[in-house]
Amino acid sequence: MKIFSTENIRKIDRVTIEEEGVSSQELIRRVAEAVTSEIVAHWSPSTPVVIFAGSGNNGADALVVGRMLLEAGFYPRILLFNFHGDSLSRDCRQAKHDLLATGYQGLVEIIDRAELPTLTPEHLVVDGLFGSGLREPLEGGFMMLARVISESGATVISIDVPSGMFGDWNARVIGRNVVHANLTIAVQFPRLAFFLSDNADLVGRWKVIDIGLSERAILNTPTKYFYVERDEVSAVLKSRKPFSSKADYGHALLFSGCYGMTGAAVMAARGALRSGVGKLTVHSARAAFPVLQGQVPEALFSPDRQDYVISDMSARFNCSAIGVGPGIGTNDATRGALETLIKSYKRPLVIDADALNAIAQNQSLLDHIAPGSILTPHAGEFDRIFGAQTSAEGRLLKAIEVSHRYKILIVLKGHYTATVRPDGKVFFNSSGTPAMATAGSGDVLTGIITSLLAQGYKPESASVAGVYIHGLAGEIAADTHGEYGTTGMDIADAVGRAIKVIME
Ligand SMILES: NC(=O)C1=CN([C@@H]2O[C@H](COP(=O)(O)OP(=O)(O)OC[C@H]3O[C@@H](n4cnc5c(N)ncnc54)[C@H](OP(=O)(O)O)[C@@H]3O)[C@@H](O)[C@H]2O)[C@H](O)CC1
Ligand SMILES: [K+]
Repeated sequence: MKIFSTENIRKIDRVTIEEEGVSSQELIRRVAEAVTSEIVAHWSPSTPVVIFAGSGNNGADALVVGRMLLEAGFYPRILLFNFHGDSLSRDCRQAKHDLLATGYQGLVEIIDRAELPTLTPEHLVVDGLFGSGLREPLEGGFMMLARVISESGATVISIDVPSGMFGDWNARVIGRNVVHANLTIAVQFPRLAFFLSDNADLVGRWKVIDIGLSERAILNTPTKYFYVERDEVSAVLKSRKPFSSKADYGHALLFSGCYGMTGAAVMAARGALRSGVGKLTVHSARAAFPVLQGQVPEALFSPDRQDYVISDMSARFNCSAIGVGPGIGTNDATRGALETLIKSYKRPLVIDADALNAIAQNQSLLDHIAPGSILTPHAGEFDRIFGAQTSAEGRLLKAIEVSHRYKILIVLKGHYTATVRPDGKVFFNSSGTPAMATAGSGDVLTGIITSLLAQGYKPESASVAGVYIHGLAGEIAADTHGEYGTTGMDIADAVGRAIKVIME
């Protein structure tokens, strides 16, 4: 699914109204209907509801919600901000007119001074103050109102975006001055801001409502941001050919594990095998031999000269992709071997965990990484390489910059893992569960991406599809083992089932 900028949403909105003959009032009605259904489905008419309506079309949405709630037997209190008595947009004016035409007596129109109702945790607030028309961060009375709403303990449903938050970038916004929603109901598209952890407390849970904006305009409007769902991944994954052998599905090589961290190699190997690679070799410290051969008998074992660490990454066989990092440790000999690998290997590598930490200690290696390589850092690993970031927004912008500069893909792991490509495109992942916040989970991802790369998938699709598969495997594992009980190995073992579900 495309994630559009606020500016492009306005354009798509305009095309829909001008070319498809749908009126803006009809679009507002569709928004209001979806918001009202949500309320009617979860709250009873006796709930004390307070609706805050601004002077633009976000306010128009809110006023129509008010009218529809009245029809459903609720009796909401509605506050409309209409400074000087003449600031309403055309559609907001119409919505006010239609509301008053029902005989409703509860409208409080705020023309100069605001008398705000007392809000309690029992209240349900509908926040229709500001949507995509927000010009500046909130100040003065609106800033105070946002704080009052957020601090009241009331349940808040925000229409389109939480008021005071921009849909795109929010570096200038202070979270405390934004309405904190429990649920944000976005019009037609999710917003970039929803995917950045900085805004998690503002957006709350979110849903998208389809109001039928022009499909042609959606298709023809370019964007750099995407939300990856199952359909997009199933379109990428190829079915296996009937007359094929393991030779058709690549040979992956993992440099992984050392004494004390052999499990990382096991999980990466399991992830690779469960995602369809034809052949897998794991090069690891000699001491890893019994564990790897016992736990992953399908993989070939390539022993290092050293017993406890990897000291040599020159073994290449005829491998079609290499993944490096899980459980390799930070030993000097291993770091030296990694430097040689990075400087000599001309095809895309998958680089994770301690391999990322080694790059953090020798940043000149970034100039040598083969174009198309995939780095899979979590926020801490990313910051160690590219500098400390104070916000998720800053980190994403930095990732976009360095991905372009070094021609590498960055899989920034988090709640919505973001895959950033050198062309500036960013893919936010939709699958996953907090159950995956467990040791070994990242090793499995490295295995999956390396496996897909070895099978001939381009780095762009291996990374995005790999992240989705990994998240879905986590969900499947958590179905059985629960949020607390899911282990890295459970995730690895669910990878095959995840791919099956995607391809069905
Ligand atoms: N996406 C769609 O296709 C549809 C969206 N809908 C809804 O419409 C809003 C956007 O409506 P719009 O009228 O463009 O803008 P807003 O309602 O968000 O706000 C505009 C008013 O707010 C004033 N404003 C802006 N910033 C500030 C500020 N920092 N402090 C005080 N006041 C501010 C602004 O004042 P101006 O001086 O700039 O005029 C306006 O009065 C969208 O979010 C959806 O909810 C439709 O319902 C259907 C189609
Ligand atoms: K809003």
